[in-house]
Amino acid sequence: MTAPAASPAARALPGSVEPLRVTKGHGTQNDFVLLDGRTGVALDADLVRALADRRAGIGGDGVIRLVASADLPEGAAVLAEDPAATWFMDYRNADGSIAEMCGNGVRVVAEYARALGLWDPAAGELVLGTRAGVRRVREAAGPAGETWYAVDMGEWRLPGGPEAAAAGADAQVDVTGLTVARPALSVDLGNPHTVLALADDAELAAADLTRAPVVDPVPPHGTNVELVVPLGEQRLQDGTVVGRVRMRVHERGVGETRSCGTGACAAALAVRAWAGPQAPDVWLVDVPGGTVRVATLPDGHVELAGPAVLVADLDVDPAALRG
Ligand SMILES: N[C@@H](CCC[C@H](N)C(=O)O)C(=O)O
Repeated sequence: MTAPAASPAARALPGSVEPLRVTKGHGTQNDFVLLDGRTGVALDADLVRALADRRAGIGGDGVIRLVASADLPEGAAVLAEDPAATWFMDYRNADGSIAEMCGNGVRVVAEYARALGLWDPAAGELVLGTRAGVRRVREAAGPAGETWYAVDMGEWRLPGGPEAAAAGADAQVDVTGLTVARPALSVDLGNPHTVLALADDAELAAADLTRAPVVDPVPPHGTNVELVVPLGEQRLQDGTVVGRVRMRVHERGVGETRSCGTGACAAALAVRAWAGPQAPDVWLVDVPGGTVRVATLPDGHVELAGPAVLVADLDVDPAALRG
């Protein structure tokens, strides 16, 4: 990984004093506006909301600044955890709020760091700081041999403890469009998730996620809510038996998105907990924007793998954006 250094100057737009160079990318259609922190760009909630605006801005579920860990107060903790974590994913939700982690975002940042010449997968893992701690990314093959990235998402936790694991639930979630509130399981991936199982695709389609699901008890810092339909087990061509889950998600600070990486991990972990000790260790999670792979690792960590795509580099006129 290349060490942080001064950035190249951005090109000027006609009539604009300081153009802002951004990149648009997505992971299974969970989309982000990416900024190169070497330009010295500062993020505030207004700028995040303006960039994420799908009509007056660039549009995205989140805004991510790739910044030197040494330049952020939160960077000290990740550098103490691993001095190789010289780069940090400064992630913000579309509403301007700060979130601890973004699984799809980590993969898209890996592709961005690679495009900027800051990371060469042949030289080893990308060691990335996040507000949930250090995350390690490696290049991995997708189902058709395409380039995917696999992220060690670290330790996960059921905040409700063994009682919740045994009961399969520690909360109730009321979703508009569904007739009754459902039992749900809280799962912590560095950021909070609440997972509820639905009977079938018809129920999944009936859920109206234009309104935030009502979670009881209300988690202290809010939560992301995953609606899942367990699809059973499947034998892949190589003989591996995997579990399969279909999921929709309502993200804290965003609304319904077409994918959520930490949410896919939470969904797979919840379904695995409900299925019992014979459940597979590898899960394919189908989301509206594609499919990601979730695997529990022997060291108690969970791994998320999936694609990452950069679609455009853009020069934004900050005056027009704020206007
Ligand atoms: N889309 C992300 C999660 C982003 C943060 C989330 N909305 C939160 O507030 O916790 C992912 O891919 O994990």
